[in-house]
Amino acid sequence: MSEIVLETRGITRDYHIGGGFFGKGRTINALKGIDLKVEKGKTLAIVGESGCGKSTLARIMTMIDAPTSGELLIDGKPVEISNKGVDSEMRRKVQIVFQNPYGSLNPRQKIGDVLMEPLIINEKVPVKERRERAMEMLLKVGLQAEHFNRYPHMFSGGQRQRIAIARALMLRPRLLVLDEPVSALDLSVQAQVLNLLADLQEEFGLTYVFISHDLSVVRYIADEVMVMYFGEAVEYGTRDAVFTDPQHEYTQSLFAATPRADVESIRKRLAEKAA
Ligand SMILES: Nc1ncnc2c1ncn2[C@@H]1O[C@H](COP(=O)(O)OP(=O)(O)OP(=O)(O)O)[C@@H](O)[C@H]1O
Repeated sequence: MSEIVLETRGITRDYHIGGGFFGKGRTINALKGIDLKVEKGKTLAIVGESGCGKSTLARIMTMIDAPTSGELLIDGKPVEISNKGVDSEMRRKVQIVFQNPYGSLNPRQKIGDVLMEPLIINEKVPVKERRERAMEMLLKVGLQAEHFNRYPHMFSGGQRQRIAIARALMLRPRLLVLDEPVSALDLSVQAQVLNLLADLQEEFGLTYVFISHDLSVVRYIADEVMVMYFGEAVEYGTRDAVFTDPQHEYTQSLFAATPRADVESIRKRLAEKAA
């Protein structure tokens, strides 16, 4: 029987902008009813251009932000946000890796400490075990024992992304949200990090939500694909179905490697239709 790790039911997120005390302002419907399910050990790729709502959805999945309406379920359990925030057990099940790990690594913190930190904050793990688990994870992501006492600036972009992945895995999550994790890397390094992600998924039975604008990466890594467009899922299905027989005009233009100008004109026409 399939095990659903992540599910969203009719998630919406509105942002109210502008408008002072008496002003009316404006509402942006950043997400308009997103339904999705991801099975254990599978990868859902979310594709779409800037502003379509990918990051908003990532923030909701990682419980950094709350939806305006709809429900998020992790391992079949609805996520509840109380006055104290989200239950810590629930929160640790989902971890995120960003495009630019350098921004989230403290330049004065040695890599060993970066990896041990989640264990100090979230678990009362004895020092010896903390070190062992951090060292083990360092090796798992393809780095070496001598890297334990080095600082972030001493690593390449690809190595830093390995460190960010290792840190995300320290609390043994069920789900990783990978937000453009290889977009800032050189092509050859991209392939190495994607292979690492595939190996870790296999070894730990991890479930991935992989946000990307790069279709060749998506074709390589995804089991299922969702294409987002102005806050809506306009396409959602298996990778092969979406790539070989896209249904929505926007996806068709995106996948057909249509010249950018044509994609723009289709985009404009659809926006006019929606208005
Ligand atoms: N905090 C906010 N306040 C107001 N509007 C917001 C806020 N965050 C996002 N938006 C708007 O919501 C929409 C979706 O934004 P979001 O950042 O989720 O898109 P995205 O697809 O992730 O884009 P990018 O790839 O550029 O990050 C956009 O119109 C954006 O301007």
